[in-house]
Amino acid sequence: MLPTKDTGAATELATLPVTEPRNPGTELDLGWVSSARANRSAIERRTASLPGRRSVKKDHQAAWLCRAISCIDLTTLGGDDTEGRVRRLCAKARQPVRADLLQALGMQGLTTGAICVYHDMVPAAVEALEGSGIPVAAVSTGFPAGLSPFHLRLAEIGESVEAGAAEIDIVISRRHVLTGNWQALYDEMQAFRAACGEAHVKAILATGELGTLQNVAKASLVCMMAGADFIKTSTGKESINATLPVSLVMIRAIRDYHDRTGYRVGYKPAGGISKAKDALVYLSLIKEELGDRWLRPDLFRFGASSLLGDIERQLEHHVTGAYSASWRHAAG
Ligand SMILES: O=C[C@H](O)COP(=O)(O)O
Repeated sequence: MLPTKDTGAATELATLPVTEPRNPGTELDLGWVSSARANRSAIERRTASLPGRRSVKKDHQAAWLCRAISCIDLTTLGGDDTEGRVRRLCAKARQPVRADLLQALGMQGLTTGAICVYHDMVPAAVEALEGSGIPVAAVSTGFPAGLSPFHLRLAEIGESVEAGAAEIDIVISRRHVLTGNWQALYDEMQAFRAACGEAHVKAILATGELGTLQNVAKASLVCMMAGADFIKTSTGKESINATLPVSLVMIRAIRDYHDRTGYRVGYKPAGGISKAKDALVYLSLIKEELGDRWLRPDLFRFGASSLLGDIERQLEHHVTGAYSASWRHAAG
């Protein structure tokens, strides 16, 4: 559970320097992969208890909601995206909450963790965010299905990096997981990581298409062994996107990887997270399973297109006592 008193952890902003060494990956350890287990009933029991528990209130809740904002990859991934829409979203990333509310909360300078767009929108986003320090993430490698020719998937990464994307969200080939071809998954992920160069790489597992939680655990490990900086649940386009059981499995794989290698890999639940109260549940899960170090934008992100709007409504209510209509928070 999140602390009901704000110990300062929640209000500290995302401006701290990132000192975490990048995960260089390891050899593919098939013994480790085959030993990965996921007990669905135990996992579901654990996660079912989370939303009902007493949540943080008032000032502490506002502080944790601001923390959640600092960890949002504010996303637009529509076929109808335009540069104008991306510029509006970037303005929202720079100032995610009304200035008077931020001032009342003592949170001036708060920004989202990143902006996440398709490749074609990267130049507009980079330009709109210039000087802000907010990174642009590009979805890549034939997102969302990941079924374009392999050389084109690698070229796509290179072009997005060239255009200024500092983070690349790749999609894995689900068939490698479904057929248990861990070597192929490892090789693919390693090639994607190499193509990213200095840009950080998030591996989207598309967990809703992997069949079992055990497959999710194994795919998480293989992607980390191949050098993923983050593992991410979903594209937002699968019929099942981020869930708490899948999150628990991935978070525990991250913990296991850290215990064995000393490297911290980030976690990004994405798709369908649109309510402030759900964001708080995710933050508590991270805190309980991985600890405070992971509650910073260099190790935790929400992939979300509409979560910010609900958080802003809650913060407005906290400061003014009144709720605004949701249409007033259309961007994000
Ligand atoms: O990676 C981010 C997701 O595509 C966003 O999904 P969402 O629109 O359900 O929030």
